[in-house]
Amino acid sequence: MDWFFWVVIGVIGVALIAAGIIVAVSNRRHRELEAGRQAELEATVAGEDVVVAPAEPGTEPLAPEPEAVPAEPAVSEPEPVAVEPEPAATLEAPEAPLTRWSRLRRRLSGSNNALARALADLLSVDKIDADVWDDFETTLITSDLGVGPATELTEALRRQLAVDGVADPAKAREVLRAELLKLVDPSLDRSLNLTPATEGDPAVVLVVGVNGTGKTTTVGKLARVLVAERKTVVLGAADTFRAAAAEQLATWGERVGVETVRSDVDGADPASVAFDAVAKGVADGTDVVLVDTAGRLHTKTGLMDELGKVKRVIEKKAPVTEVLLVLDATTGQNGMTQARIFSEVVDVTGIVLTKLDGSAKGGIVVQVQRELGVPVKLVGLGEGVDDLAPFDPEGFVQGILGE
Ligand SMILES: Nc1nc2c(ncn2[C@@H]2O[C@H](COP(=O)(O)OP(=O)(O)OP(=O)(O)O)[C@@H](O)[C@H]2O)c(=O)[nH]1
Repeated sequence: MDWFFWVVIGVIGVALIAAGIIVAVSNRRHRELEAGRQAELEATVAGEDVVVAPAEPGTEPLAPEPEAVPAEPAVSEPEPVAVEPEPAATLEAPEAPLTRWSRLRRRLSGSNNALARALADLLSVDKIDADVWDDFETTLITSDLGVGPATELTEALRRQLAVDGVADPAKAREVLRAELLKLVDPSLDRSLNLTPATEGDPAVVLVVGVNGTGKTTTVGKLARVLVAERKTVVLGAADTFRAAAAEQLATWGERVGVETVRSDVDGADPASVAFDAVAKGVADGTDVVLVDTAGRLHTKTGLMDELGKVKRVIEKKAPVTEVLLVLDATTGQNGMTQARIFSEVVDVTGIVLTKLDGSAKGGIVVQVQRELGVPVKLVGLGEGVDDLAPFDPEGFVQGILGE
């Protein structure tokens, strides 16, 4: 039995050795895994986790470790779409007219303006002789002031400086400012006529001008001015020539909560749309109806027929109280030609000068008023929704002199 005892002891010994080896290997593997986890944790705390850090657009994460992706934030945060308010449901509150001009005045071309440059050139020479005065006058003419006003202004300045014997730049600037102001004429009534002939009727403003001058934009901006003054407004999209114009106008209206009367038919009769708009204004007891027109300059008779008919048909419902001619200040003498034609076709009562922000030729204000005998009432000084302001002569003169 001795041999049996030793076999049993041997088997138990081998089993114990094998178990010891297994435990040792398993402990080692466990320590390695622990060390790996610790390193990963430290890297994450130090902000080195490449999966968590925002990836450069268009580049793949360097080590996309699936288990290191943090918990889905989307689960606890609301969907962006769900919390966004409906834009169409929010009406805009337009800027009050009084604050517009002070904000927009600096957009006048200032020191780039031909008038400011002419004065600077004049004052930079040691001796002002006849040639210098000629140059001065020429620069004024190129600023779209018109020949008559340019000559008057040169003569006035020449006389004044001679009388005072002045070469003082500040004094010369003072004289130029005063003379320019006289030409711009602060005594003109620049308010819009929004008083209806019959009480209870709406005031009707007809907006005319060549395509692209900024008519539709002006009607939209003007609606905002009136809404800011707490007036009720209806828009008439009588520019039926360009299909997108009615859409553009309706968008302006929607933003300030104003209705637009338009036709669904392309090329519909503009007079009929204008009539419907004014009829709606009368029925609703609206304060002001603004009518946008097409004003194609195909032929003078064609234009006369079209605008004449629009006005006649409107007046079956309520008299037109204001006819605003929109002119693009950057078109210079072309704009003057358009102005002459329109004033022969329709009885213009006020001028809207658009794009003055992009023109170094503010002199057109003087020329157009003088030729048409009609005041500039509003100016456009940018493409922004509130970039239309009542015209202020003093501010305008200071602005174009770069003050
Ligand atoms: N910089 C500047 N751009 C303006 C101003 N007024 C209008 N515009 C721009 O001039 C362009 C033409 O404006 P519209 O209002 O479409 O011109 P429109 O006369 O109605 O043209 P039609 O609809 O084709 O008859 C648009 O891009 C306007 O944003 C302004 O005062 N300054």
